[in-house]
Amino acid sequence: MAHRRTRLIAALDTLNLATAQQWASSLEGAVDAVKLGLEFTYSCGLKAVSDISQHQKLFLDLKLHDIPNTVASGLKALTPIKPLLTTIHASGGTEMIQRSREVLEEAFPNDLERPKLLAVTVLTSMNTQTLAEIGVNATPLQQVVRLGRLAMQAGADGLVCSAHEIVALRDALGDTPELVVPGIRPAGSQADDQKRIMTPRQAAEAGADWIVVGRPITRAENPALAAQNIQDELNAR
Ligand SMILES: O=C(O)c1cc(=O)[nH]c(=O)n1[C@@H]1O[C@H](COP(=O)(O)O)[C@@H](O)[C@H]1O
Repeated sequence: MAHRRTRLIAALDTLNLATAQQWASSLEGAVDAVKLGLEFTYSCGLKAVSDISQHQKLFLDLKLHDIPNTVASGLKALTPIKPLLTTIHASGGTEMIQRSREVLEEAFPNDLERPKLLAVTVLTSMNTQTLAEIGVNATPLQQVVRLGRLAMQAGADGLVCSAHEIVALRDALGDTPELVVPGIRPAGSQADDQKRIMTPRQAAEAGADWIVVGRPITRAENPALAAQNIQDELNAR
């Protein structure tokens, strides 16, 4: 496995504007990007998202999943925020992903400025049982590789997956997909609602481009120190 630098994204999951601003400023320099998702965006609005992105690289994680026209239009509305990374659900299918890519290409003629389109494969809170509940009779590994292949063929730049699937995705799809990996838990921290977890170091060794860490950082007494400890773990390998 080629040695790649694995970068750290802190998920700033809160409904509270002041809390997110405080985390964002205290984490400047300690993380490579911040992620704002459904709870912050619905609660505080896109202007607040945009303000935080003035100071930090932004992963705007809204996991769009709807008919192709609605997802493409929704993404178009988000383009003024110019995130570095943004998410749709791979299970929306080929046309939804193709239309998403097209809309981003139209909005960003300079490809270097175009937000990278990430397709979420199987949520890290799911396992074989919860996939069966929704009628998917496959293991998470099988389903991630299946959706990952579909999404990359349709025009995604990368995939969101758990660390357990990185090696299989690299075998199937090579180095091209940008692999963004949540479900990360430093040794000794609680899993919460995550089911497919690994430590920062294990995810880095498997070949993650980015790891996404929320509560192990934001719940810490000193979030910047928690982030720095994770960076040290990533750099120590
Ligand atoms: O797209 C994501 O970022 C994502 C996908 C996934 O499969 N699992 C997952 O946990 N996430 C996000 O990653 C973050 C993980 O947070 P913690 O479990 O607190 O580390 C949350 O903001 C989730 O929304």
